[in-house]
Amino acid sequence: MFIVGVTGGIATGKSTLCAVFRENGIPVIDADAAARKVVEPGRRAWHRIKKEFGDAVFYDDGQLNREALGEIIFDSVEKRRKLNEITHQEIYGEMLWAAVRCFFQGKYTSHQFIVMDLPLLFESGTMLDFLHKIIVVTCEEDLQLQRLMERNSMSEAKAKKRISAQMSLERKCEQAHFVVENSGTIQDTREQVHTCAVISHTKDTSGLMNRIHSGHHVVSQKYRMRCNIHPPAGQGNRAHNKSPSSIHTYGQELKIRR
Ligand SMILES: CC(C)(COP(=O)(O)OP(=O)(O)OC[C@H]1O[C@@H](n2cnc3c(N)ncnc32)[C@H](O)[C@@H]1O)[C@@H](O)C(=O)NCCC(=O)NCCS
Ligand SMILES: Nc1ncnc2c1ncn2[C@@H]1O[C@H](COP(=O)(O)OP(=O)(O)OP(=O)(O)O)[C@@H](O)[C@H]1O
Repeated sequence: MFIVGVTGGIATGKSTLCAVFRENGIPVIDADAAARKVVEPGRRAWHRIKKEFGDAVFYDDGQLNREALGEIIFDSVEKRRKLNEITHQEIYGEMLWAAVRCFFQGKYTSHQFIVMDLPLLFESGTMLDFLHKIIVVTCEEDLQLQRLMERNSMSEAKAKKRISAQMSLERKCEQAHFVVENSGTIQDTREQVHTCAVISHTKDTSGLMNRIHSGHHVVSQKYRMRCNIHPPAGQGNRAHNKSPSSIHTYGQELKIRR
């Protein structure tokens, strides 16, 4: 079994993409869900948040007031760093246990891999060593802002703050094995997932392994024109140790330095 990481910017479409994997029977382990679990009343992170941020970020029944905590941490790099320090190890621990459970329950057997939805994969770096391949979901920046504002009923100023709390989409794309461009319809996005063979070869294990090892990529033409794709040299982890390869994009070939 191996793990494929899905990352991207806030509201670029990670959950939308992961829903496609789920529909195809591929287990998805979600960092945002794990993050909710580790702050349940009485958990270690819950106690530490109480100590660090006080009662103002909790409701009377002890549940975390996510909105109040969000206001604080997206306004201050230092507070955000503190919250990350409290929660991240717990979140990733929870996710790795979920992967172990998948393994022992044989849930991966027809696909050979599971997916992890990791919004802060590159910012945190913690999970890079566990990933076999990385998919970055991106979209046009104005669409990202608009989708975030609509989904969260959020003002433009707040949405911009959240976006700027993360690494730029461009830098994330530079470090991906696959880039899925989600500026079009959800159907366009689905097609890219199937093209990148992560799903279509799931039943044919050898095919999947070959495709994944040979590094076929999906990058939309629109995206390529906007962004210069040049993954960094090996960074000492499995996900980044890639051999020279090329990308086939809508009939064209794009050479990639690795
Ligand atoms: C601050 C909190 C309470 C706000 O909750 P809220 O319900 O408004 O947002 P939600 O949890 O659904 O997160 C939505 C998105 O915000 C972004 N985000 C969340 N936390 C952070 C962070 N610390 N830094 C940058 N972006 C973040 C991610 O893209 C995430 O997918 C919550 O995001 C949280 O507990 N964050 C710390 C844990 C964390 O880093 N989670 C991200 C996955 S590891
Ligand atoms: N191709 C698309 N067309 C139209 N709307 C979309 C598309 N993809 C995603 N959306 C919408 O944009 C919003 C953000 O998408 P989604 O929740 O999948 O992003 P995310 O990256 O998982 O967000 P987060 O970082 O907050 O977890 C949602 O309301 C979703 O329904």
